[in-house]
Amino acid sequence: MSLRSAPVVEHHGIDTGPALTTWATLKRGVHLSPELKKGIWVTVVLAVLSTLGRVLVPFVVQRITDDGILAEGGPDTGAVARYIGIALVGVVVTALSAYFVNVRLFRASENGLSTLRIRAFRHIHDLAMLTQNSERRGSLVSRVTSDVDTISTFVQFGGLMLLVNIAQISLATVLMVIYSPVLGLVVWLCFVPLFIIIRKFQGIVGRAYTKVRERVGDMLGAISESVVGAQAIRAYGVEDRTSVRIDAAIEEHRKAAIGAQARSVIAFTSGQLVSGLTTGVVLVVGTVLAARGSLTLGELLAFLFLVNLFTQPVQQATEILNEMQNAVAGWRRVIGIIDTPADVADPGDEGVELPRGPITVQFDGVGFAYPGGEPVLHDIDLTIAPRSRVAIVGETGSGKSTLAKLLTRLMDPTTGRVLLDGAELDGIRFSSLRQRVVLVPQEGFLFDGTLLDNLRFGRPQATDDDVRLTLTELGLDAWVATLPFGLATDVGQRGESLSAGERQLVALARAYLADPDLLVLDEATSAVDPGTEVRLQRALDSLTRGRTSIAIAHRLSTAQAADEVIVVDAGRIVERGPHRDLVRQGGVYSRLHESWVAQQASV
Ligand SMILES: Nc1ncnc2c1ncn2[C@@H]1O[C@H](COP(=O)(O)OP(=O)(O)OP(=O)(O)O)[C@@H](O)[C@H]1O
Repeated sequence: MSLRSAPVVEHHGIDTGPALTTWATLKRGVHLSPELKKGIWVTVVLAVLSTLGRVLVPFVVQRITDDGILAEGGPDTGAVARYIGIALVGVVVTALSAYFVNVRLFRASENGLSTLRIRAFRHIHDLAMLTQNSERRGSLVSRVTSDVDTISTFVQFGGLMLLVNIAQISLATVLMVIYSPVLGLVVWLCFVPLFIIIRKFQGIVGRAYTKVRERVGDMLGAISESVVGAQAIRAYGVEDRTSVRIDAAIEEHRKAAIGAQARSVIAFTSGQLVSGLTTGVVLVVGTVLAARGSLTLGELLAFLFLVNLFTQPVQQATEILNEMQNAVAGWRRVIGIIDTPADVADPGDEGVELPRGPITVQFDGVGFAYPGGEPVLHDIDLTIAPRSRVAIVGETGSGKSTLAKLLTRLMDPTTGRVLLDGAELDGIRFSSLRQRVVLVPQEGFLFDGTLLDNLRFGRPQATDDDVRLTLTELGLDAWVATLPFGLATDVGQRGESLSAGERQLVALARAYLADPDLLVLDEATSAVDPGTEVRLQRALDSLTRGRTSIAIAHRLSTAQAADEVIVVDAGRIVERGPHRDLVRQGGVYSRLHESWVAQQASV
């Protein structure tokens, strides 16, 4: 088994989103994207200006009717023209303000959400491998992509519109009361039930959208797993089973999305219904008031415009509040990532820098259990002298890879300490640790690019000559010469254009270029052709010379060549010593040795 990260107990790891209230989520969200707040007051002023233009219309209509058309002594065209002029200016100011409001909002939201994406993405990288597994990765991607998108829709249109709408509702209320307190009261009485419904529905809609966001994550998780594992799926002919899983995830998402939409439509439709009814009631009561002479025709007309000015933002607000719940659900998930503590924290500047030179390794009462699982390592006490070549062997599942993960600080031990040159591992600065300790995993990850680019991952500042020298010293120059374009050969995605053995050669050369003082090697189990095997052995020899090296050995030759063999069984060190002594002892190692020999004989 390689240094894998799955399967991890499902409930460990990333938060599904903190249990923050809507308001707290919005506050935290804005705090995480400070660009959303930048210059907001200018935007608010412009937004109010754009609303004022709208409020001007009922006023102008009333004045044109009462002072212009119905003026004492016949229609007053001068007054009409004057008011039309005012309306025109109002319309132009409104349009210009609305334009600037939109541009500013787009800019602020795109800037703010890019910051949020980058922050969340960086944090995903900082999360220990324990928090991730292949399925959860898809869901993580959904958090930095589609969850952030839902926030952007709300931030671009909703957030500010909500403020503007509240301002418009307040302004319309004041004007209505000025024109006719009775009618103003009628309008508010009609709307009270709607406000109660909206408030109640906020929680329901919020929960429904949270479910949608989770389903989107599940769906992307299932899809990404099947894309990454496409080869294995085809090889085992399990396309049907995979499709069933994806179909089920899509179906779950469909149901959740329809459920959420249906609930939000209820709130919106209630708004429309109440608006229509209110206009009707105002018309009836207003006509009675006008007939009694307590309201002019112009005032009634203006009032009807004001009702519209009141109902329209209320309706829009119900829609925006739904959108807000959707955004809050997304925000919670992104905040969930950011708030997930990195299991393995970099001590940063507080940490120590390891001096150069071969490293002494020490395990001091180390125990480890994967989250939610039984302990897999028990009380490991071990000292490895500098410059020694150690091979760790043991049955599959005995805990070898776990030891290597602890040694390279991919995880921290549950109990005990790991020390390098006497310094506790968790007190060593990451930059120093990653420079001094290099892990060569079973399947070295190759990036899409040339062989040269991939080798340079070991030491980014290495020159072409450094890389060539490395290849010569490892005896790999002849192999590179056989490649179609030598060092410029493209390795393909994940190195698919190279064979498994060749990928191992690249991983070794990369480690050599990095020039570590402690090398941790998770030997590949895959068999390679004899030619590559010889190359691998030679390269390994040069790579481990003069440094402390710990290899998780799957090959007899590696164990034979080691200064010392450490045998792990069920999470404990049961034997240690040179290969020859252990074979003679007749314990766990000698049985393992017998099976290796038998295996070799059968090949
Ligand atoms: N990410 C993980 N989550 C939960 N349990 C794990 C995880 N990785 C390993 N384990 C468990 O820890 C134990 C030790 O695993 P480890 O990978 O260290 O064994 P190993 O000796 O390296 O095996 P192999 O030779 O097959 O690579 C096993 O029982 C395994 O099931």
